[in-house]
Amino acid sequence: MAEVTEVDVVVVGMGPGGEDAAGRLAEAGLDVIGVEAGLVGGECPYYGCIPSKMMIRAGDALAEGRRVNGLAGKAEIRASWDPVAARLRKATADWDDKAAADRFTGKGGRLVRGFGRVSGPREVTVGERVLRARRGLVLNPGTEPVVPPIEGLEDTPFWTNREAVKTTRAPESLLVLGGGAIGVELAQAFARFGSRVTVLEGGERLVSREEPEAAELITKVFEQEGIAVRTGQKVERVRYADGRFTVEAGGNAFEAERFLVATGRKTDLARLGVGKAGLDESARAIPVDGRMRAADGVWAIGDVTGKGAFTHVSMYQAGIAVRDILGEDGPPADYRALPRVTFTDPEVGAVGLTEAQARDKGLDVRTGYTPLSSSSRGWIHEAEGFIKLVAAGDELVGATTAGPAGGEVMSALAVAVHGRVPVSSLTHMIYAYPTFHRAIETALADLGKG
Ligand SMILES: Cc1cc2nc3c(=O)[nH]c(=O)nc-3n(C[C@H](O)[C@H](O)[C@H](O)COP(=O)(O)OP(=O)(O)OC[C@H]3O[C@@H](n4cnc5c(N)ncnc54)[C@H](O)[C@@H]3O)c2cc1C
Ligand SMILES: NC(=O)c1ccc[n+]([C@@H]2O[C@H](COP(=O)([O-])OP(=O)(O)OC[C@H]3O[C@@H](n4cnc5c(N)ncnc54)[C@H](O)[C@@H]3O)[C@@H](O)[C@H]2O)c1
Repeated sequence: MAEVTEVDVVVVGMGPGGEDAAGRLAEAGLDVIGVEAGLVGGECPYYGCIPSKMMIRAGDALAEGRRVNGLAGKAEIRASWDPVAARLRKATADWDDKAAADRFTGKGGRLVRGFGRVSGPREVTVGERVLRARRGLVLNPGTEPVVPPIEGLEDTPFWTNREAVKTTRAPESLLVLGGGAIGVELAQAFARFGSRVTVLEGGERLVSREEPEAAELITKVFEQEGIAVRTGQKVERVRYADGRFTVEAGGNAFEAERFLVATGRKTDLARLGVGKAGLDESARAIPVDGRMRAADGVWAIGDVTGKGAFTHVSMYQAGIAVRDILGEDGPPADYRALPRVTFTDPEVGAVGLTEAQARDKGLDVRTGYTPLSSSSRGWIHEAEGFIKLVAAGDELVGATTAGPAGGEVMSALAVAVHGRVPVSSLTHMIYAYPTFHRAIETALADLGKG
């Protein structure tokens, strides 16, 4: 006989959003079970944001050190991956989630380890255990790396982000398949530690979700740093022999010690069993309304909702779902000012719509653009980058800020998009001199010409 446990809420998947929602609901006095098949905290702290940004921080320190030459004297930099690997091991507690699990149970929640399958409208089964939720289920299963069906690939020891962040040394050479956020961030981080890196992108450009100017900039900087970028690549075959990968694409053969596959993410809704809750198991995402409701007594949050695979989206949605479950008021989800940052150097911050997305929506679009080099701070820093604004009427609907601390510069424009600050008002603001964000004023002047 299966063991049946009744609670208020069952949270399936304890990624950033799930962990946050489960903890907050437990703190509010609800009887909550969190179900986790892997590590409490999900991809972000163990295999995603945090480890990758620690690698990038270390690589950036090397690059900044090398900039001493020509700016401030002579620096000889000897890169070593050892401190990076040690810091990563420490940050992840050697990929152990005890602290996160204790944090959750300390809030009054109960943790059930194992893979949860939805087995009824408000029911989840984990192994032999049936969990019934009076108020409902919160689904936060996240995503897994996509592994494209390329001949030979499955039989090789290729990396996804999960193996890449666990490496104890930077490989001598690295092929990166996919020039999206993961591909470009990790490509540059490893290259700065001396790996000879080639990025193979299937599409026409890198970071295709962002403005084409961002792709041009990253490609140019990568080539300056010795990272080869090959776009329009269709990989036909992968082989691994004598410690080396050979990747065949369009008549060329690329060779390297390591092969990182970073070609997007997927979620398996059939395995999760969402059909039992009345949801489409063949879909790529779980559609949700503004309160994160997917069906009666079912909320979904995080990557699985398809609203942006970012930790801040997962956490934002968790807050909304928690409010709805607790019967509290609050505004519905609004992704108009969705911010994102690609942590390359130069860093690419972006908010809202790209120019192409705004045009696709039929908006009457104007754009403003300025290279960072024409600003005083950009010139002082010899910085690569730009600011691009996308406006419709007297409202900014999107912006991209590429350059040193591009993600931080973006925050000013995120406030403008979120708060619908009129362009005419932004134009008459005082921008501190000489800052990177002062280039916003120049981009606004360019917008005014359009
Ligand atoms: C290399 C990399 C770098 C990234 N960098 C950034 C960044 O800088 N900034 C940013 O905002 N985002 C970044 N992301 C994205 C970010 O990691 C995700 O958006 C974030 O983790 C939110 O995902 P989630 O809440 O949907 O769940 P996830 O983090 O994917 O967690 C889902 C959890 O659910 C568990 N699970 C799944 N199914 C079940 C089941 N049926 N039963 C029990 N448990 C289950 C999984 O084991 C997992 O622990 C990065 C991702 C990667 C891979
Ligand atoms: N800084 C950040 O916030 C950050 C960093 C990393 C990841 N993430 C999140 O994680 C998600 C997943 O990242 P990702 O980089 O894996 O996915 P992605 O969808 O951003 O990029 C995947 C890239 O791989 C290419 N591709 C797909 N199949 C291919 C093939 N067979 N051959 C060659 N190229 C192929 C695509 O054209 C695309 O450019 C991102 O979309 C983002 O939401 C965020």
